[in-house]
Amino acid sequence: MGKTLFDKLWDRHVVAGKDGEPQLIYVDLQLIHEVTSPQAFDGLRQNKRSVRHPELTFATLDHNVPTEDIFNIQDAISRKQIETLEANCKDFGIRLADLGTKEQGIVHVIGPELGLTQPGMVIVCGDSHTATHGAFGSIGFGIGTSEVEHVLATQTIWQTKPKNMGVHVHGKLPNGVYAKDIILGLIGREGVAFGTGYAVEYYGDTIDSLSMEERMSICNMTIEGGAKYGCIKPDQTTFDYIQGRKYAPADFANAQADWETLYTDSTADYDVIIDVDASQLAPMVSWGTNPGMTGPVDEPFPEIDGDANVQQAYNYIGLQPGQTADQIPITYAFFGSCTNGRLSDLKIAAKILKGKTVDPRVTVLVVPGSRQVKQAAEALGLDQIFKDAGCDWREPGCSACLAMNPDKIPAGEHCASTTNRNFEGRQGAGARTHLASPAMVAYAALNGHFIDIRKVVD
Ligand SMILES: CC(C)[C@H](C(=O)O)[C@@H](O)C(=O)O
Ligand code: SF4
Repeated sequence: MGKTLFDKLWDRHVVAGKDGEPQLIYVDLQLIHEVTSPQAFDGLRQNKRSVRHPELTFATLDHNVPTEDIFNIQDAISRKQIETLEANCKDFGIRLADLGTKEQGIVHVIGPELGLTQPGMVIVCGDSHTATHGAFGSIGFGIGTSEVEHVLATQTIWQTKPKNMGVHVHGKLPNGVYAKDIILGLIGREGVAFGTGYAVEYYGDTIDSLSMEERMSICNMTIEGGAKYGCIKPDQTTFDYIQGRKYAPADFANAQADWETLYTDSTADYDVIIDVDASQLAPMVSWGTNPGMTGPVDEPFPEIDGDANVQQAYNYIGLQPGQTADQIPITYAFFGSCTNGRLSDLKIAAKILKGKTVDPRVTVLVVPGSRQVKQAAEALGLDQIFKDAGCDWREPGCSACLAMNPDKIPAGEHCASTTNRNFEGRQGAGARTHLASPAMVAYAALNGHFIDIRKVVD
C-alpha cells in the first residue's frame, strides 16, 4: 500500500520510537516569537544548555508590537517580552527579524516570505497557527513552551503520529467566494473538533488552482477545526513561489527533484475523507464566538435549540437567531493577520475600496502581515488607496487579531475581520468579531454591514 503525503513527511523525520507510540521527530526549522519563548530560554540557562542548531532557528517580533510609533512601547509587559527576545537571540546566536527591520513581521508570514519554509520540512513554533507552513508540503505544527525548550536544546520533539484525513475540495469557486470561504465553510459545516487527532491534507482541482497565499489561508485555520497539522502537496506553484527567495536552497533543481516525490500515492488510503464542493460555497461570515459558528452570508443565524453554548454566544455577540449577516452593525473593520494579511489579500481589499470612502460609522485598520508586505503594497500605491478611502494604514504585526498590543476593538462593537479566531475577548474585552474574507470585510467597511458580495464582485 502507498503512503499519504503526511506519512512520507513523517517517516523521513523519525529518529526513534515505534508507530502508535510517541516518536522522536527531527525538526528542520524552529520559528520563535516573543510570547512563547522566554521560559524556554530561561530553562536552557538553568540547565546550562546551548541552542543545538541556531542556524535552524529564526525569531521575529509580532504579537506585542505596536503598529504605530513602533519603538515607543507603552505597555510594560509587551516591552519586557520584546526586550527579552532581543537579548535571548543575542545570547544564543539566533537570527532575529528585529523591530523595524525589513524582515520583521508575523511569524507565519515571514517564514514563507523569506524562503525559510520549504517542502519536506518539519517546522515547529510555539504558536497554534504553525500549520500555515503545511501549505508548502511540510509538517508544521504548534508546540508549547516546554517543547520550544526541548527543540532548542535537541532539534527534536516527541510526537505521536496522527491519523490521516483527506479534505477533497473540487469545483470552481463562484464569484465573490475565496479560499477563506473554503476553510470557514468547512469549519462551519463540520465544527471545531472534526480534525482532532488527524493530520489534514487538502487536495483536489480547487486546491491545485490556488496561489500559495490562498493555500496558506486554508492551512492556517486547520487548528480551528481541531487538527494540529494541515498540508498540501507541493507543485509548480509552490516551487515558483520559493525560487529566488532569500533562504531558498542554493541547489534549487536538486531540491525540487526531491520535493516532486512528496504527494499522496494513488494506492494510499486516508482514514477519513471529507468532500467539499467549492462550486456550491457562498461567502461566509461568523455569527458566534468560535470559528464553527459560521454560515453562508445569506443564511439566517441558527436556532438555539436548548444549546447553552449557542445561547451564550448570542448573549455575548448581541445577535438573535433568524437574523442575517446584513443586520450586523459593523463599526470596525480589520484587515491583517497570518490568515489574510498578505499582499494578495491587501490587493483584493484595495481593488474594492479604490475611489470610494468607507462608511463614516466604521473605523478601519489595515495592518500588513510583514514589512515586506507593507513595502510591496506601498510600491503598488495600495497604502494611498486605503488612506483615501478613510482607512488607517499601519506598521506590520499581529495587531487587532488578538488583544496583546495597543490595537483593540472596544467592548460591544462589531468588527468585520480577516482573522481566524472570534473567541470572547479575542480582539479586546467585550469586542464582537465576525470572521470573513478580505473582500467581504471591504464591502462591510463600505456599507456598515455585510452584503452578499456575489452580486457585486467581478
Ligand atoms: C500567542 C500565541 C501563543 C497564540 C497561538 O498559539 O496561536 C496566538 O498566536 C493566537 O493566534 O492565538
Ligand atoms: S496574526 Fe493572529 S493568529 Fe496569527 S500569529 Fe498573530 S495572533 Fe496568532
